[in-house]
Order: sequence, then structure tokens, then C-alpha cells
Amino acid sequence: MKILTAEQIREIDLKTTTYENISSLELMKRASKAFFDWFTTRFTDKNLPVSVFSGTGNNGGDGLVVARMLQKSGYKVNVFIVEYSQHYSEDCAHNVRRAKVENIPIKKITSTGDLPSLSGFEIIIDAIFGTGLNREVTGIAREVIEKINRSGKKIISIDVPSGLSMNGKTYFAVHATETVTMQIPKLALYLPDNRNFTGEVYLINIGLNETAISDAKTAFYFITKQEIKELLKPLDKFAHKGTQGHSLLIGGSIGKMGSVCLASRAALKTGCGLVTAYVPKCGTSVLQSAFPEAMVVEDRNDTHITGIDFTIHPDAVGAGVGLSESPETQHAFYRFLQQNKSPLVIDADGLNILSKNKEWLALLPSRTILTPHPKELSRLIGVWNEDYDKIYKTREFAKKYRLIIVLKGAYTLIIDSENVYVNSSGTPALATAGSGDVLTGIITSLLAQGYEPLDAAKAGVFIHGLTANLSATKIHARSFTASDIIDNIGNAYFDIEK
Ligand SMILES: NC(=O)C1=CN([C@@H]2O[C@H](COP(=O)(O)OP(=O)(O)OC[C@H]3O[C@@H](n4cnc5c(N)ncnc54)[C@H](OP(=O)(O)O)[C@@H]3O)[C@@H](O)[C@H]2O)[C@@H](O)CC1
Ligand SMILES: Nc1ncnc2c1ncn2[C@@H]1O[C@H](COP(=O)(O)OP(=O)(O)O)[C@@H](O)[C@H]1O
Ligand SMILES: [K+]
Repeated sequence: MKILTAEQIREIDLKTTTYENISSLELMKRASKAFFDWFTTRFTDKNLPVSVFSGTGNNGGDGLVVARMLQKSGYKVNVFIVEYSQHYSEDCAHNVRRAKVENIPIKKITSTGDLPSLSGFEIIIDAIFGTGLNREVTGIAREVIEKINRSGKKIISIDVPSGLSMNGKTYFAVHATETVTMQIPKLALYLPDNRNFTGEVYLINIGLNETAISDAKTAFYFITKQEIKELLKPLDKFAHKGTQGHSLLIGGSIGKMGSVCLASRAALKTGCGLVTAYVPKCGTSVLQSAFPEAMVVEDRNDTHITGIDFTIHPDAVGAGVGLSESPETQHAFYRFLQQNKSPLVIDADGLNILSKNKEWLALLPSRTILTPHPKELSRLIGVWNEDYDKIYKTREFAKKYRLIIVLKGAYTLIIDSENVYVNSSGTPALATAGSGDVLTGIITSLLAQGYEPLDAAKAGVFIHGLTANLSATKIHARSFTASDIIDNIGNAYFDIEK
């Protein structure tokens, strides 16, 4: 699914009205009805007092239409118009008139003295600014937003939290508890810098014209379940373990053997036919008792890897989990990179070793997948100022070395030399020890099964996240562990194929 800019969305808006021969007012009604449906399925108690804060543009117009629909269906609604400009958009002005005729309580806020008490309201609907924001929020709009943010109430933003910049760092905006955005994902909603503004983000379909959307060019995408469903290959009736791919996981050192166990088990559970773990001697019995399905190739050294010599022919290699950064291991890793021809995933200490020896990056096969968390990324590419800067620097880095970067986070980003993909699955339950090791195993397995590196990264990240979504009502987020991710990979496949 495409992530688009405010300008592109405006164009799609316009094209929708032209192609479908409807007025902009009609489109506003469609959008507001979609929000109304979302709202009324979640908040069924019509006695909860609702306040709608509307601006004077089309986002405000949406707020007014929503207020009208809510009152008509029996909700108790009050509207506050934040008059930051005397100039109302045509559709907003129309809906102010309609709301007055329908006797909805409306109050204008033009100065500090007009600021209402919020204590009587349970829910605040924020429709002050949408994607039309084009400068810093000042004056009365700022005062209203400060008051809303201090209220401690549930704040539901229509389209975007008012004040959120669509193309740069945001310093001041509504702190929404939920953002209900209209059909097209906006990059700003998924950036960690904006986590205090967006709350939980929902996408609702408002019936924008599909041709208009497909005409829009972009380098930013939101990964959806449908897309992953389409890229997963069916299981061949005549499959046998030799046709399903052989994953090799290289890693582990004394005290850190769990990481390779997790990665190896995740690889097998993701569907490759064979898994071999390459570990130091101290890891052999650990691995074989924890995970009997795996084969083990043992390093000559006891506590950490010093050789990386093997005679098997893996279809993909995942290297780096629990590896350690001792000088002998670094040297072994260098020699491995010199010889390796298999598709490759590098994580954890593998990344740290590369950060210390940046010239080795040139040895990586084209489309190697690196899976850093933000700290590991900063060791590789240096520091950044804010999220947009981080994304562009990462894309440059991916381009320079022909890599695919999986930047882990609440919304994991997959970045190659051209495009940026935002993952849509996952919950904070994944913030648990070994979660990243499991991801390495999943992606390595998909690579071994013959998926293109970009597809392996997208599907792997999506499946990994989905295990947490599917477990949300069965395992409390606080007690969800990396092993629970592995145990739910099968459920994730079921859910995707549904
Ligand atoms: N396809 C879709 O998704 C659909 C979208 N729809 C809805 O339209 C929304 C976008 O509406 P919009 O373009 O009218 O802009 P909006 O955000 O309401 O701002 C209003 C005006 O405020 C002004 N202004 C800007 N910054 C300012 C500031 N800091 N302080 C003070 N003033 C400032 C600026 O005007 P200016 O002053 O620059 O002339 C701007 O034009 C969108 O988010 C969605 O809710 C649906 O209705 C239909 C389908
Ligand atoms: N709040 C969150 N929401 C969704 N996913 C998360 C969240 N926090 C962490 N994750 C995911 O969990 C994994 C953590 O990986 P990593 O930081 O390498 O952990 P570890 O080193 O413990 O294995 C990543 O895939 C990341 O995207
Ligand atoms: K808003």
C-alpha cells in the first residue's frame, strides 16, 4: 500500500471528485461517515459526552460532519470551532451552517477567554488541522491544543493529530490517544520521533478513487497482510526436506548460546527443510538438547568462534547472533565473508564487527540483509538529527553497498537503495530478549526457501510482528517471550492465508 505526501493526497482528492463526478462535499461526507462508523463501533455508550474541536479548513469540515452524524444518532455532542483564521473552506462553512440548523451546541474560540472547561467531556475529537498544516502552530490554536493535551481525556484525531508536520520534525501537536487516518498512510504517523503525538493509528477506507491512487508515484510503502499473502509461495505436494532450503545460522559464544538456539528454531518453524547451526564447542550439547531437529557444526574453539569452516552448502546464511567481537572471531568472520557466496542475513555482533571494519562491507553479496536496531544502525552509518534524516542516510548507505536494511522498531522499516517499506504488524510485546534473534532466523529461512531478499525481509518482518498481534488476547504482552514468537509462526501463516 502506498504512503503518500499531503500534496499527492490532495491531488487524489481532486481526481476522485472528477473521476467519480461527485462534489468535494460528498467526498467529505464519505470520509466522515467512515470515521463515524469507526467511532460508533468502538464507543457504543451514547451518553458519553463528546466534544469536537474543529478548525476552519476541511479537517474542521470533517469534524463538523462527524458531529452532525453523532448527534443524529443520539450522542451528546458539543462543537468548538477554533477560529485560527476568518477564512473558512467552503465545505467547512457549509457544515457550520448545517450544524447550526440542526441545533448542535457550537461555540467559537477566538481568544483565551473563550477556552472551554473540558472536565464534562469524556472524549475529544480533534479536527483542528489535517494535512493542510503548512506552518508552526501559534496563537489560539496553540492554546487550545495545549489545553486539550493537559486534559487527560481520550483524544481521537481525525486524519492526523493537529499540528503534525507531514514532511519534517514536529515540535508541537495534539497528543492523540488514537489517530484515525483516511485511507492513505502518511509517513509521519509511523516515525518514532512522533510517538507521543500519534497514539494508536488506524486506517479507514473512505472510497478514494483507485485509479487516482495507482497513478501516484512514491518510494514509500506500508506493508499489508494482503501483499504478504500474495508473495508467499504455496507448498508443493512433492516437497521434501531437500527442496525446502537449508539455513545455516552462525553465532553463539559462551553465555550467549540461547541466541543461536532461538534463531535456528525460528528458521525451521518458518519452513525451511534443514537447519544447521555453526557454534563454538560449548554450544553443541546446548543446541542438540534444546533443539534436536537442528544439525550442528562445531568450531574448533570452546568459548567463541575462531574458524567458520564448513563443508555443507547452505541456501542462506544468518550470521552474527551471540557471536561476540573477540579478535579471533572478527578474523574468522572476515575470512567467511571473503569466501561466502550464499544469500546472507547479518545481525547483532555481526553488525558490530562490520561497524568496526567498514571496508568489509564491500565483501557482502548484493542484496545482503542487515537487521540493525537503531543503536546498531548508528554504529554503521553515524548519528542522525531526526527520523527523516535517518531514513535518507540509511537509504544512501543501502545504495552504496547494495544492501537491504531492516531497521527494527515499533514500525520496522525495510530500506533498500530505492524504497522504504513500513511494517504494519507487531506490538510492544516484541520488546523482549531474543526477539531480534528470532527475526534473523525467520528471514534466513525465507531466503533459504528461495524468496528474493526484499520479499524475505518484508514477509519475515511481517510474520514476526503478526505473532504478537495474534497472541495479544492469549498471552499478556508483558509475559510474551521470544519462544512465544516461534511457537506462533504457524498461526501467523494460518492468519495470512485465511
Ligand atoms: N483524501 C482525503 O484524505 C480527504 C481529506 N479530507 C480532509 O481534508 C483535510 C485537509 O484539509 P485542508 O487542506 O483544508 O487543510 P486543514 O488541515 O484542514 O487546514 C486548514 C487550513 O489551515 C491553514 N493553516 C495551515 N497551517 C496553519 C497554522 N499553523 N496556523 C493557522 N492556519 C494554518 C491553511 O490555510 P492558509 O492559512 O495557509 O491559507 C490550511 O489550508 C484532511 O486532513 C482531511 O481531514 C476530507 O474532507 C476529504 C477526503
Ligand atoms: N514496541 C514495539 N512494537 C513492535 N515491535 C517491537 C517493539 N519493540 C521491539 N520490537 C521488535 O522486536 C525486535 C527486537 O529486536 P532486537 O532489538 O534485536 O532485540 P534482541 O536483541 O533482544 O533480540 C525487533 O524485531 C523489533 O522490531
Ligand atoms: K486533526
